[in-house]
Amino acid sequence: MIRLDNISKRYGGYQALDSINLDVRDGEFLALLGPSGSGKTTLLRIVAGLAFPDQGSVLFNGEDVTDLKVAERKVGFVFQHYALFKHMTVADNVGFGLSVRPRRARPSKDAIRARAEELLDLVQLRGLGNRYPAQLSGGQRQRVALARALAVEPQLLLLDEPFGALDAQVRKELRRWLRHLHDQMGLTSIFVTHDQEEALELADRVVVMDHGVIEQVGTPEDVYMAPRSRFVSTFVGETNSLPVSIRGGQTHFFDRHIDVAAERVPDGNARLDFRPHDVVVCGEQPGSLPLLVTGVYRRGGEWRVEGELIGVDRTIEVNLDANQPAPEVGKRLGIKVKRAKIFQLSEA
Ligand SMILES: Nc1ncnc2c1ncn2[C@@H]1O[C@H](COP(=O)(O)OP(=O)(O)OP(=O)(O)O)[C@@H](O)[C@H]1O
Repeated sequence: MIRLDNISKRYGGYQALDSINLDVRDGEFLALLGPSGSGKTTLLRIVAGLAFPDQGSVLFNGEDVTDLKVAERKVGFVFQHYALFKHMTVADNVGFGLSVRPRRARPSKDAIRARAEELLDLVQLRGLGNRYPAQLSGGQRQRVALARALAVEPQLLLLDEPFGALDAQVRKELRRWLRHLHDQMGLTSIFVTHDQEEALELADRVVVMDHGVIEQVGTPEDVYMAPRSRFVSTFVGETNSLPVSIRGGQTHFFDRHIDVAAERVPDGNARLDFRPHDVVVCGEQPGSLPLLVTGVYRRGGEWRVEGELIGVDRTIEVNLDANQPAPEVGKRLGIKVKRAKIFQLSEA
């Protein structure tokens, strides 16, 4: 449905986006995920028609819309700071996009009011049309903003951290509800977030960005389980990262051999990345990492264990089954890495 073809954008000397290529499928819920300043908002604004690329084109259903302005693109958007109009009632806010249409395309006042009521129903705010934004909670306001975005029947819904300012519980509820709404209405949506949990939970596909480039595009499962770069591995999900050297398909951490196969990795320095839950505890046997426990916390059904790798100045965090007794602080454990990614740094 949407094709971004070789999009670049500079601000002064700063390359905010660098040759971005991306296809968004009809009906897809896509997350743009990356740290602050990675270019997510800039890319979303270019899709919306609120900003224009220096190079490259934006296609909607095969049609070049690169130079079309926002009003000509049939997109709805919800931004964290795109506040509601304070002096307008909730219903007038929702109907705003329809009421500013040119006279010929503008529905009657009654029809706009009826549409606003329908949308308020949809976002579960029935009966609140006569209130003013100040009389609503933060979560309710964001739902009004969403209803306002949907009023113009957009082909495409763009959301920039729409729930960023809300507390964790409300945020979680609203995002699930948003996903449901997206499916129910058959929308295509692009969602900007720097919260990886949000991206992994909501999206059909996640676009991981850093420094104006796309690092990886894939399903949540892909980017979590098969990160293509060290950046993705450390940014998406929690990761322990240790400096290792590879010799003849064997992995060495300082002078210790550890039991992680590296058959296809050339000799040289590398990083060994593994998730806190991808370990098992064993005795301090050859091939394991010797760990001195420095902290233990409960996290749902698991113990989060922090520890120092003995003999080297490195700490790691691992998850252990909380059905087992918690390891004591000061105890030594052997840690076997069950699953890891090795990223080559330099050849020997
Ligand atoms: N109008 C502008 N003028 C100058 N620089 C800008 C402008 N808009 C964005 N930038 C710069 O471009 C880079 C990308 O910004 P962008 O807002 O797209 O990042 P982001 O990934 O959305 O970050 P955040 O999560 O903090 O919103 C940043 O370094 C930012 O300072």
